[in-house]
Amino acid sequence: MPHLKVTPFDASIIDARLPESSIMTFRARALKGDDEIIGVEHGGEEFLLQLKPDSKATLLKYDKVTRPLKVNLLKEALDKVSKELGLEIRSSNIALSNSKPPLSSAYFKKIEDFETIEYPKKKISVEVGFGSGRHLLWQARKNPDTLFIGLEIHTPSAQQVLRQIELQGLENIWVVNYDARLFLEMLPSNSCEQIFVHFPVPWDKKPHRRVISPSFLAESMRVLRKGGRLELRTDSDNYFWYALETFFSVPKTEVEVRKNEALEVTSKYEARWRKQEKDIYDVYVKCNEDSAERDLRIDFNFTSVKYTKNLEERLPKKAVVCDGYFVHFERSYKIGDNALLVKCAFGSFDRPEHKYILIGPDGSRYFASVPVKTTVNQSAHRKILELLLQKENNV
Ligand SMILES: C[S@@+](CC[C@H](N)C(=O)[O-])C[C@H]1O[C@@H](n2cnc3c(N)ncnc32)[C@H](O)[C@@H]1O
Repeated sequence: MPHLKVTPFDASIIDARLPESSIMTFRARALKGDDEIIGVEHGGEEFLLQLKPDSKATLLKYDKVTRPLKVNLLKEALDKVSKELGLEIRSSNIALSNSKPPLSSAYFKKIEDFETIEYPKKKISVEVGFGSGRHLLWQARKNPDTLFIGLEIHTPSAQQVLRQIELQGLENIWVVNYDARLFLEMLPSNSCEQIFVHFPVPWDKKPHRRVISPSFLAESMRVLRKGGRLELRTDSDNYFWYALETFFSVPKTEVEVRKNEALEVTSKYEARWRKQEKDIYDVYVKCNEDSAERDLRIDFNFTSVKYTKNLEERLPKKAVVCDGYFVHFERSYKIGDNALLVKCAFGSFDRPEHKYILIGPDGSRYFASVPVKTTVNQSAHRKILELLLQKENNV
C-alpha cells in the first residue's frame, strides 16, 4: 500500500501551511504517542493520512479506516502533501499505476450501496458463502430472470467469481464481500425467492460464529416472500441437528429434510465429501407469511454533541459492552485546542464498524463516511451519543 519515508521534520510546519493548502484540512496530534494525522480532501473524497515519526525516517502513509477505494487518489494525496510541506523523500512506492483496483466491477456492490440501490429484476435470490461460486454461477445461467446476490467474506473468492461473471457474460449476479449475518438486514421485506446456505463452516468449537442462528432465521423469513425458501445443505451431522433445533424453536415453521439428494450442480466441497461417502443433508424452511416493511428511520446525527473542555479525559478508556453490541473509543487526537478526532470501534462483535468521529466546538460528525445503516449500528450510535453527552453533563 502507498507510503513515503521522509527525513524527520517538525510537524508544526503543517499548521503554517494549512491556510493555503489545496489538499490538507487539519492536523491532529495523538494524545498518547507521537504520531499525527493529516486530514485531506482530494478528488471529491475526504480521508486521513498518518505520520509515524521514527529517529531515522518519518513514515507518511494512508489510514486504513478512511482509505478511499481508488488507490491512485491516495498516491496523489501523499505526493501533494509531501510537496506542499517540502519534505525530503527517502523512499517511495507511489508511482501512479493504470491497473484496475481489486473488486472493481459493475457487479461488485458495497453494503452501503444497498441503502439506495435499484434492483434490476423483480425476482431476487441470495447465496451465502458461495466459495468457488459454482452453484451461484450455475443458478444465474439457469435463471436469467432472477438477480442473484452472492455474499462471501473471503475476498479472493469474491474476486475470482467477479472474473467468472465477466468471462461468462452474466448480468444477473451481484457480489458482496460482507458478512451474510449482517447483510440480510439491507434487503427489503418479502423480496427474495430463495436463500441458499451451502456447506457453511460448521464452527463446532465456536458455534456463535455460525451463519445459521435464530436471528439469521428471523431475518431470512422477513426478506423471503411468502412461499420462498431458506435452503441449507450440509455434510456436518452436528450442523444438521443444530439447524433443525434452531428452525423448530420458532412457533410456526414448515421444514423439509432430505438426505443425499443429488443436485444438478456439485460444488468443490460437495465433490470432496461425496468421494469420502459422507452423508449430505438438505433442510428447507418455507416462508409462510408476509412480513412488515423494515423501519428505515436510522440516522447517525450528533445533534447536540460539541467539543467541551477536556472531553478527551472524560471518554471511557475501555470498551463499553452492551446487549448485542459494543462501543470502544480506541484512540483520540487533538485538533488545535477545541476539537477532537476520535477513532472508534463499535457495533456488532462479529463485524464491528471502525470510524473516526470529528468533534468540534460547533458540532460533530463521522469523518469520511457514516456507518452502515443497520439496527446494531444504530444502537451503538445511540450509546456513543449517550456516552459523549452524559459525560459532558456530569462535569
Ligand atoms: C465451506 S465453504 C463452502 C463454499 C461453497 N458454498 C461450496 O459449497 O463450495 C464456506 C464459505 O462460506 C464463507 N463464509 C463463512 N462465513 C460467512 C459469512 N458469515 N458470510 C458470508 N460468507 C461466509 C467462507 O468464506 C467460505 O467461502
